[in-house]
Amino acid sequence: MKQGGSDAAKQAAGESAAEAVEDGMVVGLGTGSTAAHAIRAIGRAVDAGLDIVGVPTSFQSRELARDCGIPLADLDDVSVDLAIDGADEVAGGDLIKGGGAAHAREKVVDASADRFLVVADPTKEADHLSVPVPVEVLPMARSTVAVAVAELGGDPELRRAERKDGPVVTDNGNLVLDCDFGDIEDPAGLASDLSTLPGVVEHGLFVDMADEVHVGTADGVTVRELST
Ligand SMILES: O=C[C@H](O)[C@H](O)[C@H](O)COP(=O)(O)O
Repeated sequence: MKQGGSDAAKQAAGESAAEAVEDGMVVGLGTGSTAAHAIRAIGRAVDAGLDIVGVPTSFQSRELARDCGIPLADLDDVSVDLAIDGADEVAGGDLIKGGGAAHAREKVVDASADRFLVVADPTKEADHLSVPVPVEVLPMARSTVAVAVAELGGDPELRRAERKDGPVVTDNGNLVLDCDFGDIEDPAGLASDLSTLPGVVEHGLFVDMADEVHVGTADGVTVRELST
């Protein structure tokens, strides 16, 4: 995964997207270090009187939002006006997400939003998607999915935990295969192929879902509007 961006660039992007949040909105709260800056900025606005409700996309974003005093709800009770989320790679309007293994819940929340803003630093931008695609799988299906991914031309690797022996276990109790497909020429086709594999809970290809990409640098932010 690309983790090279500066924190100042991530902060600029997160705070830029947070400016789109308006009184009365239901806001999807993304996961990761860039989305965290947006959550903190929204928290400061809530402190100052902004009346919004957040829908978290992970344990991490829920915990941070609670720390920031943002009232929370789930999708049984509200519908999302605006979602703000990070990405591991951005090529045109397509993304790879799931560096933090949160992509299944993120996709549900981001896809349900009226508007979806992506926040990123310049290291995430690319001409073609090419970082490994995180694929969340039912634990009992990890071997069958790995074989099927190889048949699709991918090289799957079980994601290992860093401060625990064994695999990363997602917020949903599943495992993650990071699947290297090299340069992805047809993201929509690959997304569709991965979605049909039995045992795949969700993959990290977000094709044509974003409405805007906010790319921060230490000197400012570029906002790219996408036609979806
Ligand atoms: O699972 C994690 C998410 O998809 C993150 O939004 C993505 O990994 C980007 O995270 P960061 O902003 O920390 O690079």
